[in-house]
Amino acid sequence: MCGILGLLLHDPSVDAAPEICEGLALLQHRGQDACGIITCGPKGRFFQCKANGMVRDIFDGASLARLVGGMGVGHVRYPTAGSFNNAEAQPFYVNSPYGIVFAHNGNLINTASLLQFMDATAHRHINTSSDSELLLNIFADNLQQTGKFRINEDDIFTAIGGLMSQCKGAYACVAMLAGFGIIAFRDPNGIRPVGMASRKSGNGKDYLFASESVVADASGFSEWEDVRPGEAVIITRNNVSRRQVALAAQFAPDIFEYVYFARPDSVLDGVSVYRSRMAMGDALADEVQRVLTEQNLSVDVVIPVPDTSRVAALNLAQKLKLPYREGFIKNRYVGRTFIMPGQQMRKKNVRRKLNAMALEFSGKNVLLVDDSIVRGTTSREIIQMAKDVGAKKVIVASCAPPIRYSNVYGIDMPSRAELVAHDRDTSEIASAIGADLVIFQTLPDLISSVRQFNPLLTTFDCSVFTGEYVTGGVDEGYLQHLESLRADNTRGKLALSGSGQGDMEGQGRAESNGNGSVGIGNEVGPSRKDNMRVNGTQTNGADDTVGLYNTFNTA
Ligand SMILES: O=P(O)(O)OC[C@H]1O[C@H](OP(=O)(O)OP(=O)(O)O)[C@H](O)[C@@H]1O
Ligand SMILES: NC(=O)CC[C@H](N)C(=O)O
Ligand SMILES: [Mg+2]
Repeated sequence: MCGILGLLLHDPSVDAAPEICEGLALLQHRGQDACGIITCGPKGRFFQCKANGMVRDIFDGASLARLVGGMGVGHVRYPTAGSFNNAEAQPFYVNSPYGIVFAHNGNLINTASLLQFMDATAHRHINTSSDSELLLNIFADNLQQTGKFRINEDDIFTAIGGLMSQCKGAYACVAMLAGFGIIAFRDPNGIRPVGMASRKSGNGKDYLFASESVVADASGFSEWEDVRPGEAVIITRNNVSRRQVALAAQFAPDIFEYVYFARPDSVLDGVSVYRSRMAMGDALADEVQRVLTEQNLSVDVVIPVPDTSRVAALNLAQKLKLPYREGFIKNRYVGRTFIMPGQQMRKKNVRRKLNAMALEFSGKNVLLVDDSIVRGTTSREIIQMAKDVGAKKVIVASCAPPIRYSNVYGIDMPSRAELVAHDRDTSEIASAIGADLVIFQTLPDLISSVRQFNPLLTTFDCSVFTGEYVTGGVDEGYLQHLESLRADNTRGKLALSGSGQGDMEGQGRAESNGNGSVGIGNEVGPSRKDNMRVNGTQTNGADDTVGLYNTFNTA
């Protein structure tokens, strides 16, 4: 679940990078592994800074000062394809045609056939295991098909329409064409979010694309509007054009954005995330009441699992007229644990992040409220912590139903075996996490918690709860293949440096031979390397595609 951002300033002499950096910091909750910015300056030159790390680690005054130009694209990454290799940090760049920069949130599900197409038909070299680099090249290939020296908006819409008919899966994207403008588009099912906003500037306007509206609020942009499913928006210094470029499909935004991913102060597809979480708490209260009565149990106190569940837990406590206590204190310097790579790291960080106050637990029947129970990493640890400080009974309530199926659209839950609810009923889940009782929200209640704020949203992607995939094309064979590639202990997923082997779809491409010759399987093709002037921090050989401060000469 990455964060994407595009900014075009009316005054091209003002640099966009500092504001893009501020915006990326506001999207940090969507990806903590890597981040990057590419700007476009005079003569259509691109300037880039990207690497593994959080926004605050990668950008400072000096690095931002090198990012020249009044428009740019930014990205925060949470890997869901390929590896954690530096070389897969985004945005991506490709020089032909026209010079394109690209940032993607989501996941493609037909990468195997797209790679085949790249090799056999388009003759384009994909240098990493990232599906986003592949998507960029599909875009580039479609632009190439225009065969034009200079393109216009019509050509770009046609190219994105072509991409949408070729690519399956989830993709919200922001792109930039050298010296031309910024572009956003969203897959035909609108699974991942992206919206746009504007701000008056001199005698014109500045324009923003972002994954979430919180970026617009914080930067003084207004008139937030979601990019519609299957729509593309092109913004140049003179014009804003929007067009539906895909055939109509079922609009199905991912409901997990409301449960966990998005910031509560964002509004996605017309629904306040905050209000939807309040409604989740209200609905869950009824279910909790029902189960407690059925089991003849009582609760002394409601305790949220910081951070995300707080909003829902407070509503639940109010509705049940129970005391609400912040029994777990969160270390503000530890990030989100669910989106950290690797089970060991996640587990260690739950303990680092949360501390139980004996005062609030000792001798009580506590109801812990979390937004979701996925691998059960958080629940296992905090239940133990609650018991260690003297809780009598620990009951856990989850705002989301049991998560039993893989996510294939940009959340890193590819392996069913890692999910604590997979193949377990509610009482088995309770014993797996050490709880006295677990209570789940029902799916209809979750859906109505979101939908009541925008009845036009008739469907959501609920595949992690139901195993039904709105794009089609996800069968048992595909899921098993994905599991073999991306389970927690696989080679590709764990590659932290080096060549980023561990193919995206395990076929269609040779591994890196490291000899620097042109052709299949090179980590850095000479053409790309020759076009790059590296100013500042140099990277090692394997990661040459991602120097911290690279300047691409496109003129
Ligand atoms: O069952 P699990 O695999 O542990 O995943 C679910 C937990 O992870 C998330 O918290 P996280 O710490 O990532 O973020 P938060 O601080 O926003 O709640 C989520 O809010 C749950 O607490
Ligand atoms: N979470 C995401 O949106 C990830 C985007 C892309 N699939 C990657 O792994 O980089
Ligand atoms: Mg949490």
